[in-house]
Amino acid sequence: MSLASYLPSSTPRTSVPVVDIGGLRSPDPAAWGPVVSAIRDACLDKGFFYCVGHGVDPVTIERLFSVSRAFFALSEAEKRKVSLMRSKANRGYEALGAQTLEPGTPPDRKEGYYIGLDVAADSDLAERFFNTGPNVWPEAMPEFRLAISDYFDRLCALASLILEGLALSLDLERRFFEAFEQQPIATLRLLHYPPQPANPCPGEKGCGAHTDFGGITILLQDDIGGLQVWDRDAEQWLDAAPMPGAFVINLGDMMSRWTNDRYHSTVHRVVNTSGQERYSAPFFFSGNPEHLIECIPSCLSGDEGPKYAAITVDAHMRERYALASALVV
Ligand SMILES: O=C(O)CCC(=O)C(=O)O
Ligand SMILES: [Fe+2]
Repeated sequence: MSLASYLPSSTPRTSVPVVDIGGLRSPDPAAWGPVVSAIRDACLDKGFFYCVGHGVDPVTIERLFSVSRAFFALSEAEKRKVSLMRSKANRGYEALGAQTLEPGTPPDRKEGYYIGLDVAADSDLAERFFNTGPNVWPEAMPEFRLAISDYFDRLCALASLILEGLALSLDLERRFFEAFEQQPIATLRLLHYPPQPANPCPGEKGCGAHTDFGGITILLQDDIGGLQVWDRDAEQWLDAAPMPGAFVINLGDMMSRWTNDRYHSTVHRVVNTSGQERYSAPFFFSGNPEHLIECIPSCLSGDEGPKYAAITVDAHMRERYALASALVV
């Protein structure tokens, strides 16, 4: 069946839907159906959904927040010892205001820490591919490395399960994304948003409006709030309020490219006006750098042609990063 025959709901959603993905773990394919159609509905609409039934236990999540808070509480001098600027693979600490995700606005009011798949610096892969190389770790915090590595592995497994749901939602074989998942470019980014000052610069945000570049994003947010998703039908921002125990899943540009824009990579941003510190951790899964992103035939109807040329993951990621940095003013 062509995906074109699945129409987006005629009543656009005014909130981010909740999808319980637990059924995908059942050996009985009958249990997959409701999950798959809920994923499809969400992806045809904004490409955003809350994910519950994900199987990542609360202790693992709390440990992640705990080491993240402890890291950002270190002195600026200590944090700069693991600066991103020293890494060829985009790993380590990014200082407050170092990124501007929305062109023409003041720098984002957040600081971050980037972790990826650990690849030896002298390996051929690190030489050839984007964002590929060794992680860096704060020396004074051995528990940081343990907690983060454990969380990273669990999220790779969760990404794989969600990709299976996505494949089924596109009328593809469940393991369609298997080759894409191998040796992935995957980035876990710890984020800390200090409260916005009483008189912020005009347009200042925690994180400027943007779409994500990669395949899928699995976002963990604390209970402070501030994430907003653009509703292109109503032309207004929707709050994606924190939901205890749920991840927020969203599709990146690679997925809209892969599906000829049937599935959406939607603009979102963070505005932290709570007066409190906010912590979050987006995990960006972008897949194997050599994998080819090529229009999925079931996403074409009639004589429709692909809108985008086939491109490797590596080339797509380089292109999106270059575009984003060229736009930064
Ligand atoms: O912190 C958040 O809730 C979202 C961050 C985000 O959208 C990003 O880093 O791409
Ligand atoms: Fe994002």
